[in-house]
Amino acid sequence: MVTAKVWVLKKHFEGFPKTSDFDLKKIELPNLKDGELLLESVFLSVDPYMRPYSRRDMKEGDIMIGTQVARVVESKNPAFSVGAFVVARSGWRTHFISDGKGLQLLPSSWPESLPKSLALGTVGMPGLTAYFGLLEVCKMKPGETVLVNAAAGAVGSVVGQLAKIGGGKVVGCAGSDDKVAYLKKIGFDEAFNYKTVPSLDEALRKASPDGYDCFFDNVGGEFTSIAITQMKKYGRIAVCGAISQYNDSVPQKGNYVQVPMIFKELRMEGFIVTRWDNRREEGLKALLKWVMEGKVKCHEQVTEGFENMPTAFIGMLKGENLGKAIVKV
Ligand SMILES: NC(=O)C1=CN([C@@H]2O[C@H](COP(=O)(O)OP(=O)(O)OC[C@H]3O[C@@H](n4cnc5c(N)ncnc54)[C@H](OP(=O)(O)O)[C@@H]3O)[C@@H](O)[C@H]2O)C=CC1
Ligand SMILES: CCCCCCCCC/C=C/C=O
Repeated sequence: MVTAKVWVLKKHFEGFPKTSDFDLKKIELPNLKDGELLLESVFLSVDPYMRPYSRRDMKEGDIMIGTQVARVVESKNPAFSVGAFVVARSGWRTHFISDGKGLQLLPSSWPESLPKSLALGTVGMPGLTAYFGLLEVCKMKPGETVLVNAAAGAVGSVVGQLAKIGGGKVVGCAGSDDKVAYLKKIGFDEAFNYKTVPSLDEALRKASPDGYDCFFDNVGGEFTSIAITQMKKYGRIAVCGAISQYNDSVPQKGNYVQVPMIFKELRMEGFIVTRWDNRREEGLKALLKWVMEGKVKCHEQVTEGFENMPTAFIGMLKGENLGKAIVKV
């Protein structure tokens, strides 16, 4: 008999999540039936979407939603052998039983030298978000200037590096000087700390006096209201995330987007990465290749210990992560 530890949403978040909103519980797992397998989580992901999706998809008492890299420890399913690694969407659990549906085996070409946790970051959902957002929503072309915010995070850091591979100029904004130094190290042309610049409007203008062809928006809110005025004619805005708004109890009011959109003839499109699930293999293959060639660099903020899941999640929402926020069990 295996005992799994799980994190439960005790109370729906109000404003910024608190550790007291979560409960750690133990669950006895039954013996395996034919066709089932037992898995243990090795790395778990904490992501911004968990904040808005918890309100939309969960009720109090549910196990927190989320994705992990897990190892098969026992199998009565011929498609999964013991010792294999998969990406699963099984929530915040140390162990779980699956019938195999929805499990994604790590690509067979996954190099031994590459940390498997990258399957939750650069070579996983966040990397795919950057890839399809830039390729299909921004439709970036060589020579264009791309603006990305939350640039030192899981999605943003890949957006900037892919834009460089695609022959663009990249401007990144992030919330600390260390993050800005990292962006310059990984090839961003311009980067600044949006928390310390005297004027965001001026900093954006200085970084690209001619304006921006593409804006990969991870933040929303006031940042967007300011950045939209500096788009070039026919610019494209990929509305990827709105993390500056996820913890608001009262919706923010800001400048309205219609006037700059009309006069600059902009295209602004929201998207969710799962739109391209049918092209997942293509995206992962490209990302894995660029990582192995050293063209895309990865950084992870690893928190040790399953008991620290809520702290890691809250820390990521506060901006404590450089690169992908991961929990190692
Ligand atoms: N549409 C889709 O399919 C997907 C969308 N997303 C979205 O992409 C965005 C980035 O996700 P991800 O890369 O995983 O997360 P990150 O690794 O970038 O972590 C979140 C970062 O957001 C920044 N941040 C937090 N609060 C604020 C704020 N009030 N204003 C500005 N920045 C803030 C912090 O960086 P800093 O120190 O720079 O402030 C923090 O480190 C999120 O909005 C997320 O919801 C992610 C995956 C898929
Ligand atoms: C329970 C795991 C669901 C994983 C779905 C991933 C889609 C993320 C879309 C993100 C949107 C905004 O952050």
